[in-house]
Amino acid sequence: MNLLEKDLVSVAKAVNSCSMHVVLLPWLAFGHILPFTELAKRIARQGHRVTLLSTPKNTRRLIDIPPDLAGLIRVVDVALPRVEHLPEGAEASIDLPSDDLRPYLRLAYDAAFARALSDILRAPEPSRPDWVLTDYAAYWAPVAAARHGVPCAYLSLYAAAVLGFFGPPEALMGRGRYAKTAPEHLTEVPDFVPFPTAVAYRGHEARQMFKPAAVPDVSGVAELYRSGMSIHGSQVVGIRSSREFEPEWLRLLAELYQKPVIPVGLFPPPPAQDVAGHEATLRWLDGQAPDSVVYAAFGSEAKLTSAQLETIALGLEASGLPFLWAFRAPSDADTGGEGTGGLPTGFEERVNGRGVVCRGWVPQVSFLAHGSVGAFLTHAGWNSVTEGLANGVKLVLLPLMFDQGLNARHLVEKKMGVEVARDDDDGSFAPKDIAAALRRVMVEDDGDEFAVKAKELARVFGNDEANDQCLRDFLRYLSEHSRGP
Ligand SMILES: O=c1ccn([C@@H]2O[C@H](COP(=O)(O)OP(=O)(O)O[C@H]3O[C@H](CO)[C@@H](O)[C@H](O)[C@H]3O)[C@@H](O)[C@H]2O)c(=O)[nH]1
Repeated sequence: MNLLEKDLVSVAKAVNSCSMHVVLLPWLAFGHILPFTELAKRIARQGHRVTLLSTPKNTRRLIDIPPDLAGLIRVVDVALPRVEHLPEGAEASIDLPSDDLRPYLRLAYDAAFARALSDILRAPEPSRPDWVLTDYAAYWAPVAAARHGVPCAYLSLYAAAVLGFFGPPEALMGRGRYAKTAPEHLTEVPDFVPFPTAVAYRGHEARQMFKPAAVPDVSGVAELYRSGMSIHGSQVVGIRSSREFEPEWLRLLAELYQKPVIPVGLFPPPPAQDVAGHEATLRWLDGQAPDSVVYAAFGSEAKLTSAQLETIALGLEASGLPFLWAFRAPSDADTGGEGTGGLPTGFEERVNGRGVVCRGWVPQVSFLAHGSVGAFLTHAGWNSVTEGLANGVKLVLLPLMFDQGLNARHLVEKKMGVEVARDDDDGSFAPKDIAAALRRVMVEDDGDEFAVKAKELARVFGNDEANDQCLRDFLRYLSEHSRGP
């Protein structure tokens, strides 16, 4: 018995024998590891054992298991192999200087994590898992699990509307009449959607998604194909969503997939316990009027250019509103581009007192939960949206990549946010567009329409009991369909 197996056995003995053992397999991106970790804690609080796989560096910087759950959650650190062209020390997409390098990270992930999962699946009773819960990237997980008689569930960190738009799993794998093989397939609502909706990509977003890759996909398996394979091979699909938010899309997904589709709740994380280094910012927020501040942040994956960041800076300035900006350096800063560092000359002096620019990682949820923050200028990454909704702030949407355009259309359709106006051809936006969208929700909010809606949404999406009930329903399904003894 190796060390890992011994550990798993001791964890297993420590807990109730009726509980399940669930293996969680997040992709190597902050926006995936963070929600999977939150889910691990919530599953453990329901009395189940969890094995969460990540890499040593990601565990150190992101995964914080409270002592009361340490006996139920086992974090397994999987070292990535050396892969040519993968920068030294890169263990998540945030570490890659360019998106073109993602295939190298996928290649390393596939090699190391498929082997680690096999080791875990081979563990003797009582450590053998009852379920594998996989993210989109581990397309090999359902087959590996089935080989050991263990069922696999797909956990979608995307909303049901996003998956629904892409159609059945075969379409994600590039097969059948709904396969999206050209930009124009992304700009129209597909005819299998039986209700009116505006959920579709814009032309500039679709063209960006079909931009030829600068390097071939050395991992051999594209991102959409991975999702399709993972969904196809899974017995059940859990969605980070709720029935209140998108019942119509959840129903459609169950039809498209011909398998159970269960919302697992939005599971918004609580504010950080440790805000060391951010005390001054929190004090500044304490001094602002309730609901008056715009919090601006664009997640961990999108790499904005210095020109885009300058436009955002000028937009925040032109809005005349107090703001707090989680600023990440521009993608062209160290590549010999015309980069200015992303901030216009004299910007910080001009907005001094009214605006705060935070560099580096910030405790986003603690900021969103602060009573002074009234709006969130966001790229519409699904974590950020759920955190904003749960904390009752108004959403101003500036989508940049992936699911974000669809999220933005969906939220606007449900009157849960306002999208920044863009040039339809190239997707560019001007400072006045940012300022106008911010002022629309913060200053020109007739009858407090957006404010009232935001608080109402917080009662639904921030309701821990409702979120946990969704998770319990999902876990009950897993428990009733667990592998036999
Ligand atoms: O300084 C920071 C920056 C981010 N975060 C957190 O990091 C997460 C970021 O997630 P998200 O807002 O979803 O953005 P991305 O990291 O860009 O997320 C990726 O993953 C999401 C879930 O699959 C997708 O919806 C996005 O489109 C994709 O870019 C959130 O929990 C934030 O609270 C911090 O705590 N501090």
